Amino acid sequence: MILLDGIKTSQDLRNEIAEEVEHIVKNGGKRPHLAAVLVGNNGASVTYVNAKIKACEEVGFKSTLVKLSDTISEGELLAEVKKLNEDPEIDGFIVQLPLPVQIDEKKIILAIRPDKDVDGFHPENVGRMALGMSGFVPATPAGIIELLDRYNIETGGKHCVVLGRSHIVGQPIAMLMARNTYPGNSTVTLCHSHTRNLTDIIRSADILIAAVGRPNFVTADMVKDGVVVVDVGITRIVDKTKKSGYRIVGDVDFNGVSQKAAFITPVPGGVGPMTIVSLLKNTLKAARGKS
Ligand SMILES: Nc1nc(=O)c2c([nH]1)NC[C@@H]1CN(c3ccc(C(=O)N[C@@H](CCC(=O)O)C(=O)O)cc3)C=[N+]21
Repeated sequence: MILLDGIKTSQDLRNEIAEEVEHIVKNGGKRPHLAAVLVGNNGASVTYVNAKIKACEEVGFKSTLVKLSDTISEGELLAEVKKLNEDPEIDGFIVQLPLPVQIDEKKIILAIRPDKDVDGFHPENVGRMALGMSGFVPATPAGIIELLDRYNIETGGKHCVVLGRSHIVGQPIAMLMARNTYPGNSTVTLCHSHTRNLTDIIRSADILIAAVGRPNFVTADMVKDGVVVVDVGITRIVDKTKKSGYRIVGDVDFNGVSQKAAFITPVPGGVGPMTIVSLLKNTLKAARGKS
C-alpha cells in the first residue's frame, strides 16, 4: 500500500506557488490577495479559515479575514460581499460555509463576482467546469485531481465510484473524473442515499472517492484488492485524550481498507491539505487574470 500523502504533496505545491509569487513581486507585480469571510465562531469553520489564512502567509500572499457576527442579516452579508466584489485590492474571496439559518447560501454565492469566486461555487464557474471551459474549480475536487496526477494514478478506462452527490465534492469530482483528459476518462458511478446494491458497486471500484460524512462507512469487506481510495470525510469525534478535545475520522476504515488498497489517502493529512493548496492556486490564478 502506498500513502497518497497530502501533506508532502501540498507542501511541494506551496513551494512552487511561493516561488511564483516571488517572481511576480520581483517583476514589480502585486502579491495575490485572498479575503475570507467567517460568519460566527463555529469550531470547525474557525479552524479551516485560520488554516487558509496561515497558508496565504506561508506562500507570500496577502490575506484579509472578515469576521462577522452569527446574528448578521442576509442583507448585511450581501453588502459585505458587494464591498469585496468592488475592492480592487482583493483578487479573490470566499465565504466560509455553512452559514447561519437566517441566510440563504445560494443567494450569497450568486452575489459573488465569478472572477473573484475562488471557491468555484458560483453557477457561472460550475457551468464553465461542466463545459470544460476555463474558470475556478472547487478546491476539494481540484485537490483530489492534483493528488492523483502527482502520484501518476492511472484513471483512463477505470471504474471510479463516487460516494456522495454534494455540490462541493461528489458532483464536481464525478464530472472531473469523467472528463476527456488526464486525470479523467474514468467510467464514473455516482452513488447516494437512494443507490441500490451499494456494496456490489463499491466492490467493483478501481478508484473509490468517499464523500458522505459518515465515519468509517467504507470497510475492508466492501472493497476489492488493489483499489485506489480517496477519503474526503472529516468528521470530528470527541476525544478527551487529544489536546484539541477531538480527533478527525474519515469515511473509510483506514486500518482495514489500507490492507487491500494499492493507494489510499490518510485522514488527516490527505485531501484536507490539498483543498487548502488548491484554494491558493485559484487565488494565484485570480490575481494573474487581472494583469
Ligand atoms: N466556502 C467554503 N470553502 C471551503 O473550501 C470549505 C467550506 N466553505 N466549508 C467547509 C469545507 C471543509 N474544508 C476543509 C479545508 C481544510 C481541511 C483540512 O485542512 N483538514 C486537515 C485537518 C484540519 C483539522 O485539524 O480539522 C486534514 O484533513 O489533514 C479540511 C476541510 C473547506 N471547506
